Amino acid sequence: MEHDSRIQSQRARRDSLMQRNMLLSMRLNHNNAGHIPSKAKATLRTKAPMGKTWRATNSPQRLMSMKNSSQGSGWNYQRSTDKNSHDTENARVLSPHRAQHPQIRASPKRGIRPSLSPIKAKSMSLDDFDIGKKLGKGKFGRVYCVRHKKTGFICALKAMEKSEIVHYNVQKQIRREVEIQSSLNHPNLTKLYGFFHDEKRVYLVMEYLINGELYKRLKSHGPLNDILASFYVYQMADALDFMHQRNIIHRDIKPENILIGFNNVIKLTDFGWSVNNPHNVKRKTLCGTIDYLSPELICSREYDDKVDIWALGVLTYELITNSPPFEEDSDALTHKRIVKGDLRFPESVSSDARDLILKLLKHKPQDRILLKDVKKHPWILKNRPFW
Ligand SMILES: Nc1ncnc2c1ncn2[C@@H]1O[C@H](COP(=O)(O)OP(=O)(O)OP(=O)(O)O)[C@@H](O)[C@H]1O
Repeated sequence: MEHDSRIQSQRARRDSLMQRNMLLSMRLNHNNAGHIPSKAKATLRTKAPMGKTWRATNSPQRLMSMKNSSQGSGWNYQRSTDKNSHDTENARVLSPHRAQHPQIRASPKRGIRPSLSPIKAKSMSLDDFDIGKKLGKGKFGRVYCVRHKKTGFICALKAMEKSEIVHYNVQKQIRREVEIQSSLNHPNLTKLYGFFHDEKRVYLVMEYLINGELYKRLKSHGPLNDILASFYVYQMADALDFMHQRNIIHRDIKPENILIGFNNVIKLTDFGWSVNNPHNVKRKTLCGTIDYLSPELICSREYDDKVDIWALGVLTYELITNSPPFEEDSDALTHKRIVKGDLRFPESVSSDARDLILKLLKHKPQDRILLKDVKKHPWILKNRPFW
């Protein structure tokens, strides 16, 4: 219990910047701090939000037009025609069977191409699932392990309260999460099979990852040895390479957003801050998590997909030492160390791991190692036979 609450308070420090800004902007705009969840309040008390305030432009009605977002785009969803389904107004969900039929559905050249052709697209409602144990709680709802009654397929169901989504003005993020996550098919990216909604909630039907969050594993078991860490880094490099080739930047890599499945297969999740950048324009939105921010993000310079490569460097360091490299008591000190490139290694870090981290954490984005070269780095190649 005590262990869990310690993890929770450590996590709060690492909330994504836009989550913090979102909460602050809500407080300023609505003068309504009473509605801020206690965990978020703690974050606001201890941490001054930085950078631009995130402003949501979506109206509450827009949330429900999320269901129309794919219309005319070639997305192969079906509208629910089940008149007996009382709790589902509208459902368009990809069949979980798609998991067994991997298809690459995004164009490397032109970003997301939402010409999805699921093997079996079908309407769904909550009635289609047996609800199992609660897997966790997020900002806007809960995640359950569920079983699709008809097929026996086990998946994770994220149930988000519509009132919370509207209250926090995060329609845009949820919509982006749905669009990007369902368009990507890679063994190290958590699959989103589809979504539906009823009067009160929006439900995301996702691939179930049996061993939960990498962050919790690190906090309960301590740092990873080089064999396991290199396996994880390889998988993340491959997933990011896949996303970047499709012009998608994740922008919030951290152990909290990585889930562990069978045989130490890990999957990146939480695409709420991802962006599809088909014309490779430089981005300016400040987002990410304090410890994982690159110098160009901190200095509010334009940036590109190299911010994910920096974050992979921070992740590699955290996996083998159990702390991010620039962690300090205050955000200002952390920022200072990031910008100065003040990187220190404990004795325990092997020279090969050190070499890779130094190549990932290059100050200038263009000097950072390419993801394809990460996969061939000596640290990876030496450990690979033991995976
Ligand atoms: N696909 C999944 N398979 C297994 N467990 C999951 C899955 N998705 C989420 N979980 C568990 O549920 C918890 C809550 O997930 P959720 O994504 O709602 O919260 P979160 O990570 O705080 O994200 P957000 O910041 O978007 O609310 C996670 O910490 C994880 O343990």
